Amino acid sequence: MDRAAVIVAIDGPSGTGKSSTSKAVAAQLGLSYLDTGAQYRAITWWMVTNGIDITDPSAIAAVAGKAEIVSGTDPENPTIAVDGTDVGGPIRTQEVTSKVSAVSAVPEVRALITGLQRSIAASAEKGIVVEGRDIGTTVLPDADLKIFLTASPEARAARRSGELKGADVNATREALLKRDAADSSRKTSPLAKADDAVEVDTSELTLQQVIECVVTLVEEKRDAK
Ligand SMILES: Nc1ncnc2c1ncn2[C@@H]1O[C@H](COP(=O)(O)OP(=O)(O)OP(=O)(O)O)[C@@H](O)[C@H]1O
Ligand SMILES: Nc1ccn([C@H]2C[C@H](O)[C@@H](COP(=O)(O)O)O2)c(=O)n1
Repeated sequence: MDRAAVIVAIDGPSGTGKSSTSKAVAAQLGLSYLDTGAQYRAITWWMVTNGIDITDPSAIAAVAGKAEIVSGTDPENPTIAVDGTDVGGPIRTQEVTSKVSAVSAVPEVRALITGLQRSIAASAEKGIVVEGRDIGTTVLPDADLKIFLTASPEARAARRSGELKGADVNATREALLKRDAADSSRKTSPLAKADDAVEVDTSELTLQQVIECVVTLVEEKRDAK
């Protein structure tokens, strides 16, 4: 018997494990996967590449519709392209990371990307795990399951510094907190936990434990549908 499609929203601050957890859960359960942070990074990359003044929200708003962003939703091989160019590497540079909060705070950018996210979720036949900052609150408020991942700034900085090989942990921690503060304080659709989200503090959990916890929660929801 075919199982009903299940929609899972996973939100939380930077470095809490959203991408690693979401990809693994989607792969294990045969669901699609959408990294919405990659979409905001892709439009930021386009703005930078096209010389748009990212300190000017009206300049960003005026051209936001020109970038064609395409997300591949296979959890084993998620992809992101802008105007036909694979930008999976370039969107992870320090320059894009430092500018993405400003670009993603512009309401016109959020309206365009939110529309894209909803249409991708609606066309996922078996269901989808969508990760970001405002998925449970704004993009998919009717999601079957909402998870809000947290972790201490120290745990998150240690994880990121490990990834960035030799990066200073204190500087990494400050950069993470600065981006969280910008993402949480913007007017339109800030980073926030939905009232009906399950909060999971991952500070003391291994990635495998977090994955198992979320898989169990999804299976319970799916069985109840
Ligand atoms: N529970 C965990 N224990 C240890 N390391 C973890 C855990 N969860 C994730 N990690 C590691 O932490 C790093 C950040 O994880 P990930 O990219 O999934 O976080 P994120 O919330 O998606 O971050 P961002 O929002 O900045 O993209 C990765 O190197 C990942 O392997
Ligand atoms: N739903 C989302 C997802 C991401 N953003 C913005 C804010 C983040 O700092 C940035 C990059 O996300 P990451 O790749 O670190 O997950 O994108 C957002 O505003 N809303």
